[in-house]
Amino acid sequence: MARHTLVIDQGTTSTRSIVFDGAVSPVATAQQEFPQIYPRPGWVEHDPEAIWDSVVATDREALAQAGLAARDIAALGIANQRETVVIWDRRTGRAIHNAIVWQDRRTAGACERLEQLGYGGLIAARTGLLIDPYFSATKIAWLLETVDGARAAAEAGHLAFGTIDSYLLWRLTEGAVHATDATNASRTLLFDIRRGAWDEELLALFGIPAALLPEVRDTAGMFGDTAAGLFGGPIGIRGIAGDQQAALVGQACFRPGMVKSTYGTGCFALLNTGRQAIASRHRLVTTIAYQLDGARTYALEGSIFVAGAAVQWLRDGLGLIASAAEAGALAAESDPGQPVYMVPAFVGLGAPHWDSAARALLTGLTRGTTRKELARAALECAAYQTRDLLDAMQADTGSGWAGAPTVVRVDGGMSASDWTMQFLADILAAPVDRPACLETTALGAAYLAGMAAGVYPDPETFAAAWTAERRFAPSMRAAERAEKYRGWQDAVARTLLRPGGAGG
Ligand SMILES: Nc1ncnc2c1ncn2[C@@H]1O[C@H](COP(=O)(O)OP(=O)(O)O)[C@@H](O)[C@H]1O
Ligand SMILES: O=P(O)(O)OC[C@H](O)CO
Repeated sequence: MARHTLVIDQGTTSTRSIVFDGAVSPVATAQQEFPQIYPRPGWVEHDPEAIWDSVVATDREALAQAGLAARDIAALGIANQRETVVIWDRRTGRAIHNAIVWQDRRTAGACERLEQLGYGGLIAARTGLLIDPYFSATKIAWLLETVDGARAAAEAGHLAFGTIDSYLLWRLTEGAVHATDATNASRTLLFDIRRGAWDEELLALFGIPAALLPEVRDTAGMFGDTAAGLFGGPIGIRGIAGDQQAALVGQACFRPGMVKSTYGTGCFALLNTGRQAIASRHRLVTTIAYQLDGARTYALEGSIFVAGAAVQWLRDGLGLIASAAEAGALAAESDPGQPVYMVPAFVGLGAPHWDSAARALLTGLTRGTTRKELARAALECAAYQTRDLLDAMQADTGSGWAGAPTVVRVDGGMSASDWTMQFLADILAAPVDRPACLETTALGAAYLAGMAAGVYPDPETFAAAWTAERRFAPSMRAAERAEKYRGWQDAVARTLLRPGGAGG
């Protein structure tokens, strides 16, 4: 009996395909980057064909590396960059425009107008989200308004909208299935996360015809079979989740109060809140963590747009370091007497500030400042931003809540930096656990698909097998922690253009 699973981890900058064995361990990995398209400042697009080509190529390569055929694969899982919008023509399968990526800020004006018209409350109550260009709805509206003939074709039922998962599912099944899962739907600004259904009133508000939308399914379950010609035989698609939710699953954060924080280009911290969709009073978002057998588990999420990207800027923008890994060694040699801060608002600030017009700031520079202090500031700002998020989570859940987070499980490229993870534990005053398997996003998608196919164990057994490679315990004195964090808050206050912030 087939016991392996195949995962597509379709991220913002690259696509990875990974084969997992029957023990949920990765055995083969293929990765391909694809072009980032920046038509104007603040705009970010992807070519859906380039994404599709990278998916097919890496799937085939991973299968070949593992020496497996389609019949050896029990299930395929998809984890994807979220919020990114594709609209395609059902008749031809071709996208009507490049995908508009989650980072794209072109709809900031539209968001500002909705905010001023007072729709923030309605949108938060239904979707758990705030009005920000980050989410899908205003991007869909922009495409319908801008691409010639799009609105008429959408109203006639000729067009389909999807986040990347949905687009890939359509392509993998050669147009047989137009569906998504509840986690991806919960990022669109169009989905009522408590009822688990598309919201008619919001569709009307954004001017989006219901005929565009995919059917919303459980996170683990039957999504259809890949077309037989693609991989030499059909493979059942059994799991789909947004990549941050997939990482929550891969980190086995199944109980309320468990939190994971992923440090890639950006940083996304998710706190499992169980069956309760907690409305944030501190500008976090409420989102669906996963939906199994129709039952929804919720999370509070803090989304930060720049974490590892600050290190990339030191490397590629300033040429101060040769590799991302060098930053930690430099930080360790920096002068502790120089309080240099970086507020990495390169594309505005996400949670909990949501100030899309703010721009990055370096504070505390003197003639004595060297690249060592700058490297330290770039790493430290990921930790300070996480503290902002966790403080907001704690304030939202209240000290009496049984599930108050006590340990943070980390993953993503930047979590490889021991220096940064130690500083994170110090600033959070909480232990930070780094798992043995750092491919948590793919692991989560593999687990969901394999569980649905009946080849992987139940969640309790999977959670019991989760192991930390290393625990970072806080060791900084309380007074030093408080002083450093005050310095950060001061630097943020200087960066914000709209303190208390309106979205958009
Ligand atoms: N040793 C390291 N120290 C600090 N940052 C790192 C290190 N290794 C990788 N990074 C950062 O991690 C990011 C890549 O992580 P990854 O999880 O692959 O991101 P994504 O999925 O968003 O593309 C880059 O921004 C890089 O600067
Ligand atoms: O593709 P990543 O890993 O940068 O994740 C992007 C997030 O899903 C955006 O919400």
